[in-house]
Amino acid sequence: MLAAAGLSGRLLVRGVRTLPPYAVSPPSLCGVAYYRGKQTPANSGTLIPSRALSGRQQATGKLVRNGEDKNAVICIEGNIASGKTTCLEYFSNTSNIEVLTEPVCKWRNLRGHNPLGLMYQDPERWGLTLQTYVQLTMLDRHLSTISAPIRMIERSIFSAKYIFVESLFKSGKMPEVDFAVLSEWFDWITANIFIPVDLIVYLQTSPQTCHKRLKQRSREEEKVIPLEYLESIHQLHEDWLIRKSSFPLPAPVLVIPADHDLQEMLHQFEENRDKILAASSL
Ligand SMILES: Nc1ncnc2c1ncn2[C@@H]1O[C@H](COP(=O)(O)OP(=O)(O)O)[C@@H](O)[C@H]1O
Ligand SMILES: O=c1ccn([C@H]2C[C@H](O)[C@@H](COP(=O)(O)O)O2)c(=O)[nH]1
Repeated sequence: MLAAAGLSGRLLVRGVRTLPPYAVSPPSLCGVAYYRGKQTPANSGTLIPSRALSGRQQATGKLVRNGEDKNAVICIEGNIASGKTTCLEYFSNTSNIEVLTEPVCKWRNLRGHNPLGLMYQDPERWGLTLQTYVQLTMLDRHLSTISAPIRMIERSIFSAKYIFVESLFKSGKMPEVDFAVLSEWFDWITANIFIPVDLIVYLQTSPQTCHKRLKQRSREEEKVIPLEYLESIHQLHEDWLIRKSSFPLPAPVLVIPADHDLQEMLHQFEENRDKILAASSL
């Protein structure tokens, strides 16, 4: 199954629909990581069975990337258009940090199909399709080979499940059987593959701020998003990362209020630099 999903050769397991005009986006920035302004290919590494690894999450018996457990992993979480990409861009010039943006361009152009656009047009039909692909591409973000000691990822395989799959299901837009399939996949992945996270940075915004920024960004697929959707995504983030009442946290959470204007946000990122980089010494 994993081979079919595009990870073949990397796991050493010992243990035609008419598309809307915006259907295909340029794949220009897909599959790349940024390391001090340079682009490096983000390849999946080799997975081997773990020995007894210390700290972080329990890894014994899980597949681990060859030589992994050395990188510190920081995930930038937040609502849609909260400023995550802007944050990653800011830190992309820092030596030692390799940033991996969310592979949205892949979600907009999968062999000429646009699973993101399809999902927004008809979530009941295409939610499973999109989220299956999101899960695969986010797993790749966690496992890809990087050269820097710190990996900074936009979102995570965890928020894909705990926020977006959960939202589709809870709102009645995902059939129970689709939710069950995605949940089985997620449970298998997290039970069998070591996915370390050292710090979550939560860019906390009001849904109204995101709505404003979303409209300003004007991504074609997202024009159908109402404020109510951003409110529900906000509540799911708050339950997970602030109230800690919904799903397990893979790492401690650093909250950065992010309703401020751009200049103030850049200042906030700088102010929090040491706390963020401290993840590498955990
Ligand atoms: N602090 C800010 N104030 C105003 N606009 C912002 C701010 N941060 C980001 N933006 C703009 O808002 C939009 C969404 O930001 P982006 O970083 O792409 O968010 P995300 O990656 O979370 O979706 C972009 O058009 C970006 O230029
Ligand atoms: O699991 C996921 C993750 C993201 N999405 C959607 C939400 C947005 O429309 C885009 C990502 O945008 P950001 O601007 O980076 O927040 O993808 C999803 O549906 N499912």
